[in-house]
Amino acid sequence: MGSLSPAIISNLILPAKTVDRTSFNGISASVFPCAGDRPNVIQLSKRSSRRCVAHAEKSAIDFSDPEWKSKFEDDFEKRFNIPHMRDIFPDAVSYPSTFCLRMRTPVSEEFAKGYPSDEEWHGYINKNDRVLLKVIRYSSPTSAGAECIDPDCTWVEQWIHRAGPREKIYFKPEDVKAAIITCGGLCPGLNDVIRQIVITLEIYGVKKIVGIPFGYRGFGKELAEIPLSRKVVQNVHLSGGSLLGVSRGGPNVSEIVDSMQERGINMLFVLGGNGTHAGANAIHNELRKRGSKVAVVGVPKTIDNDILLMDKTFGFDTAVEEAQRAINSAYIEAHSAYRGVGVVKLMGRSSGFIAMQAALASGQIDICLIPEVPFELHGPHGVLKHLNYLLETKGSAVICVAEGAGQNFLEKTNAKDASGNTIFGDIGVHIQQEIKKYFKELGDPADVKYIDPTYMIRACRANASDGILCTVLGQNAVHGAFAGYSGITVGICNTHYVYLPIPEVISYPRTVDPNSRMWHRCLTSTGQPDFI
Ligand SMILES: Nc1ncnc2c1ncn2[C@@H]1O[C@H](COP(=O)(O)OP(=O)(O)O)[C@@H](O)[C@H]1O
Ligand SMILES: O=P(O)(O)OC[C@H]1O[C@](O)(COP(=O)(O)O)[C@@H](O)[C@@H]1O
Ligand SMILES: [Mg+2]
Repeated sequence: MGSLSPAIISNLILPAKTVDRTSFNGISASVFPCAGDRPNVIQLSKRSSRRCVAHAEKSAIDFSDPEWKSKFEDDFEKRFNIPHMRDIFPDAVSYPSTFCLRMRTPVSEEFAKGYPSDEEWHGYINKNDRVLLKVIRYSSPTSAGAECIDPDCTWVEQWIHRAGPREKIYFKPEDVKAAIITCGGLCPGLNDVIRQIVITLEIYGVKKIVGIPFGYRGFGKELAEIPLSRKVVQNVHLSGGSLLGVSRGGPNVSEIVDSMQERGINMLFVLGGNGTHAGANAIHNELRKRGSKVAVVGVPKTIDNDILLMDKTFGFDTAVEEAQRAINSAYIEAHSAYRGVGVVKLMGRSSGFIAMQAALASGQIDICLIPEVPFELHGPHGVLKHLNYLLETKGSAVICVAEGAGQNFLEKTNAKDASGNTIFGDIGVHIQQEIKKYFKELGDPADVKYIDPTYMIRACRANASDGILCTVLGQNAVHGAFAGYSGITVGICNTHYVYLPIPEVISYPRTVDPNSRMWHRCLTSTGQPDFI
């Protein structure tokens, strides 16, 4: 069997042989994209019985082959192999790790007497250690949220690489010039990750550490590097933002790599989301093409939580926590007004994770609207009709809407930001206006208050759980680079820390699966019906 495409493996799903674009189990399908970590899927919509099933590339896996499962597992192993320096430099020399927690004296002193090491210390990860990607064994493809490979939902093992320090390293610390860069929008925890990368590099013995200012733009000629050390970063995590600054857009990959080579950078730590990681992978490939022994390691930063395969990305927990303040204010405003309606818009360009989790956490949301679940505002099943019911029965209501939801109601401008992301219209303002209009026309106006806390949330410092996540991710990024890996990113998967090849986590944005238990829990909590 040839190599399976990323679209099929790891995520997909259900009876390829029995599913077509128009029906599944007799339920007619309306074709719009849906579902968690699943591309090419069909959403089967039936009031109160919403299902998502896959429209996989049906011909790619031959389930009549008795060997399909082992072939699948082998193929998965290959896809999730993490690129190593030895792949292109078979003669690359390794050294005993300078990272050893039994050393009492700082290892950043000169290495004239050789590298300190302690063979008795069992703190290293073996390169063959693996973490299981999927941990639920579904007994039926109809189980809620089931992610199946074949029609019988057979148990298939999908193993990924465990992160952490290796016994052998592929860089001499005194030869390393490490650079850190933060790209895209702000996200709580950036400073925590920067800080931990610097601290861990110093523990290995690296002395040349710099920050590249304002994202990839900093590789342009006019911006100077920022020297970093433990002293510089010691307290940076006490405030939000990024010590280095962020930006969108910037030079092309070839110019970035030219600049890295001019500066002598041989380790690059890239903090950013999908776009940033696409850039990091392109930089990694370009460096390989040029035969450069450089490690490029990503740390996923996305407040929207839209990176594939990970339990969560840093900053997300903090965002959900901070969103509570906005929701609570909206609730109090709505509750204290005569026929009061609170509307809160939360981040999430293509993924409703923040809105969903914030709704769940607050217990104050009556209607949660996310990009993954289509809705109507008007009509017999529309949001406004339900809102009317809520005002009649409860006297007030609170709506939480993700920024990417309901874009079909807004005029498209085709405007893009410097990174090429579509600039969205403001769905919060639109909903506010439509509610006002609707109730005015009904002859019983509603008192609508709209809150958009986006930039207040993004600028926060990380909370405790994100602080821990950032710390571990930062450490693992450094361990990965020293171990000789490149073109990888770090993450948390089923509570364990892992390394993943970049292309696997950015092939499309991770979204909320409308058939997942979590979305069902959210619906249970809000009590909202389908709005179609
Ligand atoms: N496909 C791509 N290839 C190379 N660089 C990219 C790509 N997409 C975005 N970038 C660059 O990555 C940086 C961050 O991208 P952006 O989409 O703004 O944020 P995020 O990384 O959070 O998705 C920008 O400097 C942008 O120019
Ligand atoms: O106003 P900006 O800086 O362009 O950012 C807006 C975007 O930033 C985000 O918070 C996420 O940005 P990133 O993709 O860079 O992480 C989105 O939710 C939002 O659309
Ligand atoms: Mg992006």
